[in-house]
Amino acid sequence: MTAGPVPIVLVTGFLGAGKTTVVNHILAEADGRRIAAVVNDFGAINIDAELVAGASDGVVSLANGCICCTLEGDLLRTLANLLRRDPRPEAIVIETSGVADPADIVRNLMDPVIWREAPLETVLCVVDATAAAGGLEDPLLRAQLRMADVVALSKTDLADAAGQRSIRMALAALRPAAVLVEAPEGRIPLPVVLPEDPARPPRQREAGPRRPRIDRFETLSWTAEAPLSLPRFQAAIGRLASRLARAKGMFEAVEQPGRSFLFQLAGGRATLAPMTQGPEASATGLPRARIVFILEIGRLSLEEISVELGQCVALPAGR
Ligand SMILES: Nc1nc2c(ncn2[C@@H]2O[C@H](COP(=O)(O)OP(=O)(O)OP(=O)(O)O)[C@@H](O)[C@H]2O)c(=O)[nH]1
Repeated sequence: MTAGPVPIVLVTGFLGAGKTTVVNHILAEADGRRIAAVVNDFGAINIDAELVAGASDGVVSLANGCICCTLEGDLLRTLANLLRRDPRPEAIVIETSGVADPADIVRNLMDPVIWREAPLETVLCVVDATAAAGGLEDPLLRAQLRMADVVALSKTDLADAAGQRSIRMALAALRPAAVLVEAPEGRIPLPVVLPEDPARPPRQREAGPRRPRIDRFETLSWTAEAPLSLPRFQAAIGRLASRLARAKGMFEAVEQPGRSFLFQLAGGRATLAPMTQGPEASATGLPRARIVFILEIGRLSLEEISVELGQCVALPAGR
């Protein structure tokens, strides 16, 4: 059994900022270290857990709620279970959902028993470099930045130089105490988030008083037991996109049998890519199409989404 503390890295950031991409990079760079990942998706279907690959010590999925509130007990139980493993993980990475206020999670992690065994080493906030500097006014993103020791600027490959300069200046003014690093495609330097010397005492931190929760976002999940038409799906998403904060999912396509596609809508950009890994849904018992939508409460109903996406489902032959 590994003696000594197991450092925790808490990854926060706005919806679609690039948290899963960063977590995957940390796991890929683990270089033989046993790193466990805990992945929280706000929706009923945990798409992120399917997308986190390569956690040598396993991925624990916490779905259908937020570990900053409804699932806070589940997080503490999960950590206790991970710490009972033999051998223990050498580090734990926790990916929060994009709607989480990390202050509440930090407060829970400061529980004396957890803190002694698994001190919170780094709060990493991922910020989309293509977001306008004005987007940093968002109160949820502000709350996430307020807790950050490290700010990772994602999507720098997509941002122009002037935009990057202004967002860097705005971040430095908002959170001067944080280390600011670039992380294109999640490529964050590992020593910035995980110490070389695990015996180093953890930083002192303050979670501050508990703030009232404001329910601002909701999540709607849509599934189908049949493949979808690619062009119809693209057209349907085009009609829904302006009312969505985030969407992601996997589906099989009528046009390319036997192949699954990964759909992502983040920061107003939609992408659709063939999946290179993982078994077909039919082999795992998962629905053949599973999409999660996150939106400001009341912007769309599940009925509206179902009508749009229902038109994309391939009808059985002969109908
Ligand atoms: N071009 C580019 N795309 C990126 C980068 N980082 C993330 N993405 C893309 O942005 C989208 C969202 O990335 P994720 O890593 O899933 O974001 P997230 O913060 O985990 O999303 P939620 O958990 O849903 O809030 C995906 O399509 C990623 O491939 C980057 O540095 N460059």
